[in-house]
Amino acid sequence: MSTNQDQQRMEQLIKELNEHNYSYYTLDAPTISDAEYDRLYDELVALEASLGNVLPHSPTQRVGGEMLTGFAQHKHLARLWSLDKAQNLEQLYAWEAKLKRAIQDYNTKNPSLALPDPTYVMELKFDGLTLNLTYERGQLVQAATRGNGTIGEGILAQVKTIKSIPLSIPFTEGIIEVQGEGIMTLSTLARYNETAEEPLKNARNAAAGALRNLNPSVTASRKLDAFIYNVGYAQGVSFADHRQMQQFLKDNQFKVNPYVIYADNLKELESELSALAERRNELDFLIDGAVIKVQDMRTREALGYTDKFPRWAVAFKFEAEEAETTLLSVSWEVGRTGKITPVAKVEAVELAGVTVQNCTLNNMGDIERKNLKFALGTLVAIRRSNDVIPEILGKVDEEQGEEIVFPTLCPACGSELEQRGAHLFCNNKLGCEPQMIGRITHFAARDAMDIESFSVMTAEQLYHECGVKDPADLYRLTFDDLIKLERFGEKKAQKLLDAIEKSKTRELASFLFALGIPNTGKATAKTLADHYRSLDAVMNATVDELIELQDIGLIVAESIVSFFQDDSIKQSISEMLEAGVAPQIEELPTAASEDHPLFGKTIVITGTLPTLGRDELTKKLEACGAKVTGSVSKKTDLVIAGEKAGSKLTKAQQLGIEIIEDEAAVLQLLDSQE
Ligand SMILES: NC(=O)c1ccc[n+]([C@@H]2O[C@H](COP(=O)([O-])OP(=O)(O)OC[C@H]3O[C@@H](n4cnc5c(N)ncnc54)[C@H](O)[C@@H]3O)[C@@H](O)[C@H]2O)c1
Ligand SMILES: [Zn+2]
Repeated sequence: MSTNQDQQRMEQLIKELNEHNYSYYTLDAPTISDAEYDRLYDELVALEASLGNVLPHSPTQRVGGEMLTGFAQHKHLARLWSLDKAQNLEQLYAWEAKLKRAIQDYNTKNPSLALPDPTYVMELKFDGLTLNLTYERGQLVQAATRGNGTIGEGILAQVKTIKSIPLSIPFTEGIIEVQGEGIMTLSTLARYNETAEEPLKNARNAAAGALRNLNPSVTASRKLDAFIYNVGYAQGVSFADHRQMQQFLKDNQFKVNPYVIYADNLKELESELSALAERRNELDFLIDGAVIKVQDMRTREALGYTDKFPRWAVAFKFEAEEAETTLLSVSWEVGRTGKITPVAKVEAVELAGVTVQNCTLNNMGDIERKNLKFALGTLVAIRRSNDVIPEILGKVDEEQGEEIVFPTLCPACGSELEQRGAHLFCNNKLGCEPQMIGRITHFAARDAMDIESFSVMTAEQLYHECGVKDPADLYRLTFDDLIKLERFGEKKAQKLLDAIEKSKTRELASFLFALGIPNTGKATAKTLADHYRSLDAVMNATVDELIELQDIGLIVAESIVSFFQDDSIKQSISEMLEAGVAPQIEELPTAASEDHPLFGKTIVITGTLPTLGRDELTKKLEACGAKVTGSVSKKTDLVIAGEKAGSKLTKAQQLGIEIIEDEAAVLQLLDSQE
């Protein structure tokens, strides 16, 4: 290539990579795999080196991406960095050679302060969202994303939903900032997806998206976790080496992952690295490699940082799990909401210890973008990145195959499809089998009506044999209907009937979620139930009213209103009510245990707590047998004070009443009931 072409390619790569950074860091919705990204990135690094020219807007010169508006900005007390990377042992040793040269240079210039030969520590490289936590005199006062390394997004309320992050720590001498990774475990993701409106494909994006959601209750619903691995800024404490820093983290009750390996040289780590690569799929969280760091802190300080990463650490990235196979067919599946998704069948192939036969293709746009429109019967590359289902990367060679034909009619019911964005939809809600079966299955799911032992298979059987086409039909089933079914004995039939009967008194929030209102997940259903406290009221809510509620925007509000205007929905609901379905307003459990420490206590809540809403907290306290009152008096046993607590707090202090200002402590107290 001529220099001119190189120059053009370089600019092209910068443009592309910056777009990918935006999708990945800002939107938490990458459109290419990490390995594809890394390939482009490496190409850019090589070009910049060969041209001896680095443009100022190059992604190689900066950390992270643009920040979202809506969050307060937090200036990190010490900068946060990206990591240099090695993809194989050769690159790892090349990194070490650089490191040793830098140490030598330093020692020549500072003979009296000579640095020791490097020894290493190896940790997991968690694939989640970087968190920077600020503790002031022992209290968690801020939590932020990495952002551009200097300034991040303040996400304190979101981070406080992570139960393993301490809200206060024993170290109270000064200000510290610690870094870790917010993650979603794979088992939590799987459980979440069982009933999710929109299943999440990848735990990294699920965690990042949840933490950067303006609504902390959405974050809470994802049940995130975090591993802490670094003290970035410390006042009043210092460490000689990594071991001491780790000990400090543990002493302060941070969740430190037990996988930490100390080694005198890289050779010792070689077998660890290959063992880890083998084992990575057994972990319950995503990692994309290991991080190797120099143990000695003085060496870290002396060597410092490039524009982008520390010179004393390197990420060892695992080899991609890729394979080649033949694309056999693409089928189009209809989801509960009518969305049509392409699913690719490939010739069975081993990939990272599992046999792969199905791959995702996401949507029509994805097929076009990957140049797969004419790929049937040809060889394609597939990869298991950190996603649940492997994806097709593209064709292996230029060979033309058969065309993947985009459907115009629903593959299930034959209705005309409608294109919305990159997706196709079947609008035949009441006559399209997979949609109906999907709706019934969703209705019965655990987080919805919780009809025990109900599965997709049950829904299919009932649909075909008993004419159950709508959730309301479930409430018409009789023992005689069920006993006729294959694999149904008396016991099983009765059990299902009992479970259906029991579902009649589910709480309103679960019932609303069960209905499958578009764009309305569990959290929104709960908001509706808590606010309106009756089904009728929710059904009659107007858009203007709804958008006043926390976290309900115009799209969701309109979805809700038009859902309840639909005659078939109204019909279905009225049939259910007639059959005895009576959604409950979350009542307080009648028998609170007298052993509970809060039983019989008179409590006042003042100010705002980070995640617990006042209504919610009141309910929880009352459920423990406490009485929640509005004003502080001598009869008050306890005051729970959040931010902006005013005169009530002062009064409580004057009267010497016990005060709790820490949400974690409140939660702990509530929890002591089990
Ligand atoms: N698919 C895409 O479109 C896309 C776009 C941009 C970036 N990416 C991916 O992100 C990578 C680069 O991003 P980056 O700069 O965010 O991350 P990085 O790979 O440079 O690693 C730095 C991060 O590693 C994390 N980390 C996890 N465990 C750690 C530990 N034990 N010690 C220290 N740090 C630890 C930290 O959060 C730190 O911020 C790329 O290589 C690519 O794989 C993908
Ligand atoms: Zn259809």
